[in-house]
Amino acid sequence: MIGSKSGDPAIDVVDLRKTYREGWIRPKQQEALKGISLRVERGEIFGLLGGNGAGKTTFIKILLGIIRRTSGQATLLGYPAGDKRGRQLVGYLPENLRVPRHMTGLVALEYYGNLSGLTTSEVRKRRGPLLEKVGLAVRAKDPVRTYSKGMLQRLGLAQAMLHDPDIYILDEPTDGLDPSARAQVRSFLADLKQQGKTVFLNSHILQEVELICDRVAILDRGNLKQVERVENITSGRLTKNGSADARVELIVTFDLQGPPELIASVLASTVITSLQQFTPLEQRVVAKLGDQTEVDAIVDRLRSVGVSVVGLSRQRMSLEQHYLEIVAQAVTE
Ligand SMILES: Nc1ncnc2c1ncn2[C@@H]1O[C@H](COP(=O)(O)OP(=O)(O)OP(=O)(O)O)[C@@H](O)[C@H]1O
Repeated sequence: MIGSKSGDPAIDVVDLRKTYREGWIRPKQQEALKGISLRVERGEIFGLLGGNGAGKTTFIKILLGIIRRTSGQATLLGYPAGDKRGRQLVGYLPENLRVPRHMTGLVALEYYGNLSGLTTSEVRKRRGPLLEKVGLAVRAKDPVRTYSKGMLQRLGLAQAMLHDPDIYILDEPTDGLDPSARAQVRSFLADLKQQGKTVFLNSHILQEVELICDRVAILDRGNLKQVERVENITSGRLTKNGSADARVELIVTFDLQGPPELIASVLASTVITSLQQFTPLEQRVVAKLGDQTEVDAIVDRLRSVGVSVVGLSRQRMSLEQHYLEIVAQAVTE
């Protein structure tokens, strides 16, 4: 029988498809997920990235049983997606939490806590420290209608944490938060990871994802384009298509001293995977290279014609740069 065992992955999805149908007479079909397979291990902080309409919210809603999949399999902590037992182990922050506006922050937490199966007295014991943690304690007695967007988001995070779930599913967790609150959220998430919890989040703020997540998946118009460790992306140790014999991409900046025409002629005659820019005034070349042999070849050629290599540095690739490249590739495919 399917059930949650500690060895089960946090999320396991195989060939997941979702087609929305709109209208009765001539139904219009929208394929939101086109066969996604993805596994998230327990204890990971995992980011799902993708542009507007990529299918991120659809994916989350299927996992939580809010909507039905068209085909494929999806389990959450070993339970089929939507199963009540799995759902109780999830802390969910929806994209737009709709809190009844007349409630105060304190009452709203009772309401959400009761929905998660906690008694009112359990909620009352837990909510004080949580409201402190999210920085909402001073406004806890005010009605929610007087809250700013960031305060609502803080309340949303508190309700997701209330029942001490095993997995957190967070749709844009730092949306609407000011820079110090964002830093606080990053530190909560790091604490959760320390406690062995799993965090699965959606975000458009890639600088933040880069700081928070262990691995990311890139979705593009319903297709899964890549699943990779953030560290591999940012250190440039990325292997294309994940295959073992794939070339490693390095982005290298050369600071040179010599006549610009000479430098230009060397660059023109050297095999470079992709020359990103040559700034004659600064005598700086930024190139994307296949491996160290290509770096050595360029240095040798430059040195042989009397150009000095005064600086050589390997650039980190930002997650944002990488994401934009993957999405741009997908458009041309
Ligand atoms: N209820 C619905 N009926 C019909 N189509 C829908 C419905 N919900 C979503 N879609 C479509 O499915 C696709 C995926 O939408 P989804 O909301 O999952 O994207 P998303 O990645 O979360 O986008 P965003 O970043 O803009 O929130 C889009 O083309 C969207 O128009």
